[in-house]
This record gives sequence, structure tokens and C-alpha cells, in this order.
Amino acid sequence: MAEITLKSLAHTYSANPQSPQDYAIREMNHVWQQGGAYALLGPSGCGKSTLLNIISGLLEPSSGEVLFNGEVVNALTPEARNIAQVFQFPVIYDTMTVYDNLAFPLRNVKTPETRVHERVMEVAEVLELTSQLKRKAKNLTADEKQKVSMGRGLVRDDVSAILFDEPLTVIDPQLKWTLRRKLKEIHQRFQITMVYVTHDQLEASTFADKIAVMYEGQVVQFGTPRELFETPNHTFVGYFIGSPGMNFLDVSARDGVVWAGDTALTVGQGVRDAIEKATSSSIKLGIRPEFIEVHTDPVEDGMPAQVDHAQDLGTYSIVYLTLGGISLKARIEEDQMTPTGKAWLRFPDERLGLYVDEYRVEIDHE
Ligand SMILES: Nc1ncnc2c1ncn2[C@@H]1O[C@H](COP(=O)(O)OP(=O)(O)OP(=O)(O)O)[C@@H](O)[C@H]1O
Repeated sequence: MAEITLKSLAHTYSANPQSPQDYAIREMNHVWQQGGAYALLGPSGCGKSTLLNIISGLLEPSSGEVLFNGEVVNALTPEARNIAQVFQFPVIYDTMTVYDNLAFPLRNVKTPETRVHERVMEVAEVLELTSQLKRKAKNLTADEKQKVSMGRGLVRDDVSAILFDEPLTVIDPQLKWTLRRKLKEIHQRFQITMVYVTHDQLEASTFADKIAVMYEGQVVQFGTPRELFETPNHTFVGYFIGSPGMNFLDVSARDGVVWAGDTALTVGQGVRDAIEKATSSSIKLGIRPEFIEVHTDPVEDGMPAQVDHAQDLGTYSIVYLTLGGISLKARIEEDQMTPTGKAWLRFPDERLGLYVDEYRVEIDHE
């Protein structure tokens, strides 16, 4: 098992990189601690697979170092790094039985047969493959094949880490839910460092204790699911995490008033001071749909908004609003009145995030 450190790591596929956009991984420093359950979350093309392949040794980084327990492993092959990797699509031997497929990684490192049997039976049980062990892999369904592929990744308990690259893509939605829980269970049982790549926030939150959110080749935040929700460090995290994502308003301060376009916002002194202090031309206030107070009647400090429409999602509704010229989404619970025509909004100060040049800055709420 290993702690994995990425030191000044960068990667480009371009022979002649000219700008940061030419890098699939922009220079980063990052540590995956030994025994942690991590997710690497981000949209398509942000560099997740590139990073995973650099860690496993399938790809050599353009610059920087990968360290396992403090030792540089850049020159080591994937086998020498002792990493197990589970890919999006099954990697199994069709002509072998399920048992032999699961046993393969262990036999490959000359594990005694009694131990092979123990581990194969243990992993088969967790993945509910026990009744399939004698079947030839080629006769399995796509779901079953991927379970075997995952089992092959999980069967060795002496690996440095297990890397999963969107392993549930081909799995039926109902089974996905079960397998995510199983993976978590396996992690708790074996305490192996696991990094799980996905573009699905739900998948990341169910599996991982901590999530690294990637955007344009950078880890823009590394935190618990709760931290990513409550205090996104970057506008992208605010937008990407949550359903729907965070609302952002371009703001400026003039004559002691905070403006979003031509609309004066009612915000506290701390927020106003922080906006006045910011020197950039890119200043945004962020507020989650869950935290906007929506009133059906005028309230003190309530900002009048137009209600465009509401979407009833069963236990809650999403209300689409326009404040000044700005579109906002608010989430209201089922016991709350859904406004029609007009609503009055309040932004609780402690729920507002201030973003300067896309990164969150502290607000002094005193
Ligand atoms: N072999 C390659 N040659 C050239 N460019 C590549 C190669 N592999 C990836 N890229 C580019 O590098 C960037 C990062 O790709 P990568 O596959 O790592 O992202 P990702 O987050 O894993 O995306 P996805 O979820 O779609 O797999 C993208 O712009 C991609 O087009």
C-alpha cells in the first residue's frame, strides 16, 4: 500500500506546447494518502484518465515526479509499481473460467494456491460471483464481465493502490448502485488506497471520503463531499457540484451599494467590504439554490424578483427566477408555498461565497 505524491507534475500531448491550454495536466502538486478512498471527478476531457495513466505508469509525464511512499517511480513499469487498474470496459480472458480469471493476477505473482483459493472465494462472494465461478468468461453478460474485471483488480491485497477508470459505465443502473456500495465495503475491509475516476458526482460521493475536482488539467479543489457543496473553492466546483449548480452573479460595488448589473443587492456590510476591496474586474457572488430564501410576500430586505416558472420534482421544486436581468434558480421544499408571478428573495450572508477571478475569497462576516 502506498501514499502517492504528485510533485510539480505536468503533461502535454503536444510536441510544441505554447500555452497552458496545450497541457492535459497543468503543473500540479497533490498527495493521495495511504489507505484513502478517493474520487477524481470532472467533465470529459479535463485530464482524469491522463492523470490515472501517469500514476499507474502507462504514461510518462512531460515533467515532474510521481512518488510512492516518498520514492520516485517515474522510471518504473506499471508491473513494478504494483498497481491494479480497472478500466471502463472489461479486461478479461474470454476462454478462461471466472475462477481462473480472478486467480490470474495472484498466480502471476506466484501466490500459493491455498491463498489464491481464499482470495478468489472472498472477492467472488463480495461481488456475488460465487455461482458463476465455473463458467467460461465468454458466456457472461456485459455486467458480469465487468464484475469479473473489477474482481481481478481487487483480488490482490498487496498492491500499492487500485485505480478505477469509470468502472461502472457499462453496468446496468440498478446494479451500479449495489456495486458502488460493494466497492466502499471492500475499501473498508481491505484499506487499500483507491482512486476512482468518474464524471458523476453521485458516484464520487458514494464511493469517496475525499474528492479531487479536476477542471482544465488542474485539481481545483480537494475536499469532502460536504466541503465541495458548502464552500466551493472555485466557480467551476460550485457549478459542477449540486443539482442544479450554484448561482453566480457578476457584481461590483459603487457608492456603498453592491450592484448586479443595474440591480442593487441587499447584502451585509462584510460582503460589501470584501467586494470593495477586490481589485479584479471579475467579481462574482455565489449562492446555492438551496440557500436562497424565497418569499411569496414582501419581506424586510427582500429583493423583488420575477418568477419565470417552477419545476415540481416531488419532494422539492426548482423555481426559475429573474432578479434584475439575472436568471437564478432556487430550491424550495414541498411544505413551502411555490410563488407565482412575483417573489421576494433574501441571500443569507453566511451562505454567500465571493469569487474573485473564479477563486473563492474569505468574507469577514463580523
Ligand atoms: N493520446 C492522446 N493524444 C492527444 N491528446 C490526448 C490523448 N489522450 C487525451 N488527450 C487530450 O488530453 C485532454 C485530457 O484527456 P483525458 O482523456 O485525460 O480526459 P478525461 O477527463 O479522462 O476525459 P474522458 O472522461 O472523456 O475520458 C483532452 O483534451 C484530450 O483530448
